[in-house]
Amino acid sequence: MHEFKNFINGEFVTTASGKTFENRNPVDNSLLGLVHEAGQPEVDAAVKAAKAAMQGPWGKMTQAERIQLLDKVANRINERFDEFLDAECKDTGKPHKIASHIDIPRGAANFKAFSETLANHPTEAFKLDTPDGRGALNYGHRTPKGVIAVISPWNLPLLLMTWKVGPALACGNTVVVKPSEETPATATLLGEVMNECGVPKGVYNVVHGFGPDSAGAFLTEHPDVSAITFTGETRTGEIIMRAASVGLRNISLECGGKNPGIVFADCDMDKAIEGTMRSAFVNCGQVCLGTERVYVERPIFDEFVQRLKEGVEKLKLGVPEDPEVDFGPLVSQEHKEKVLSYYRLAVEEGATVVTGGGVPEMGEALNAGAWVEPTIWTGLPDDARVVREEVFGPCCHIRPFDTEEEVIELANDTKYGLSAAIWTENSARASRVAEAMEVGICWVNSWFLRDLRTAFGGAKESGIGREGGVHGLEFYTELKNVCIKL
Ligand SMILES: NC(=O)C1=CN([C@@H]2O[C@H](COP(=O)(O)OP(=O)(O)OC[C@H]3O[C@@H](n4cnc5c(N)ncnc54)[C@H](O)[C@@H]3O)[C@@H](O)[C@H]2O)C=CC1
Ligand SMILES: O=C(O)/C=C/C=C(\O)C(=O)O
Repeated sequence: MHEFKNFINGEFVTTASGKTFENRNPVDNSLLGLVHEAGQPEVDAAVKAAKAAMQGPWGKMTQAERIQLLDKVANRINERFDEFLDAECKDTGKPHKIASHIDIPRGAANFKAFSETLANHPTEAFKLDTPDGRGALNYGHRTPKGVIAVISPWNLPLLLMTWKVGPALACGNTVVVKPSEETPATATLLGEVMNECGVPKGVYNVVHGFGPDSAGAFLTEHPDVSAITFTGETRTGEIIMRAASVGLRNISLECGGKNPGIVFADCDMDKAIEGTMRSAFVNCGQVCLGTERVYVERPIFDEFVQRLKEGVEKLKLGVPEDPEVDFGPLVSQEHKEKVLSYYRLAVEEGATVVTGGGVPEMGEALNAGAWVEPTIWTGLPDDARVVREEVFGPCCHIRPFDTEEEVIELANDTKYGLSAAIWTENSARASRVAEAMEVGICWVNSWFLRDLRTAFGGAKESGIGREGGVHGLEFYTELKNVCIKL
């Protein structure tokens, strides 16, 4: 039986309580292994190790030395690519075809991208005039914040965890990671890579467990944690924000979304269909940036619905290892129940089910897995819960619109504000509508096209703060102004 241990101060460790929980493969619900659940003693040990590492060789390294070491980590992930791929796909059920193009390459790239920003970022400086005529020189000096708690979700486990760990370490901090209880594997494997690359003990730590009354809460409430970065559900973000208020610790929260896709009649239809197929259904719809509300200009509405339906019905469902498969199961039985409850609710709320809406027949070997059908609805009122709440599954509702003003109002009529995708060949309209979107990220004629130097985060209830490029630098460092009287 495989065991997923905590990684504390460079060692893989079990726990004082001996408590474990099961990790299951969502493809067929088979048991993958047992995860050692960190209690307060293990979280204390991890934070203590992380704090001590700031005073050791890590704290004395130059920025260039740290960047070199993180480059080695990125290269080692690539050398062990197949192991990371296998671990990620077993934990999540996602197809190799997806994870080999998105999750694992980005997991490695996250250790390189920020280093370049850091190496090329100038220091702010101001010369101040003084009455004696000699002046004073002000300059900004950045120091690491200290121990950063990284709380990450299950949908893109390695990608989203390293998106935070990469910049945190590049800036000279140390980290304690609490990966999702659903997906412990790649964070654990990364511990091996850190040791292989010679990253000093205590710089990267992993504690496994749940949220409330478990590793997540123990970590975010720990007084020696200097800042907390989190990706996950908005309600969890609120709890973490409360924990962070004690001791005035900084937070970065990237939370849920109910993202609109807006398709104008002057779009390139092939691009709009291909993009919406990805934005609604890739990763089984479990992407916070995904499109769950699609607004299509009335003259092309019927054609769009028909073509998206045809695209969905061509998706190949199956096991991760099959290179032809583009669609896997949801992450867990629990999440399957949540998504299916929305499928039932959509019908109760009056939806027309264009395609899907149920559980696919996968055959005896796989039927116990967390499979659901990719689903399209039309005909729901704007106040339907399915149109307003984040489902986080492979589904979208499509609604016609008549004017630009109307669709801007519809798209913004949500408590969330993470992303939007606009499909039009009219560039003036594209920028006008993009600027009117109340979101953190707006794509035009694309989706999930990521430049890691750009700001990433959400507006409204989709989050607080921005990471990526220089924005990450703001979060992961303390900026001191030095004023020298000349
Ligand atoms: N990227 C995103 O925006 C994601 C959104 N979700 C949404 O959230 C829903 C629930 O999924 P969950 O995995 O349960 O999300 P969640 O927000 O509960 O979990 C995310 C992470 O936070 C941790 N956590 C939970 N409660 C905590 C607490 N009180 N203190 C500290 N850490 C805590 C979890 O253990 C996990 O590591 C999904 O159905 C989906 O709608 C889920 C995953 C990712
Ligand atoms: O590209 C990224 O950094 C992040 C992408 C996706 C999410 O944040 C998410 O699904 O949670």
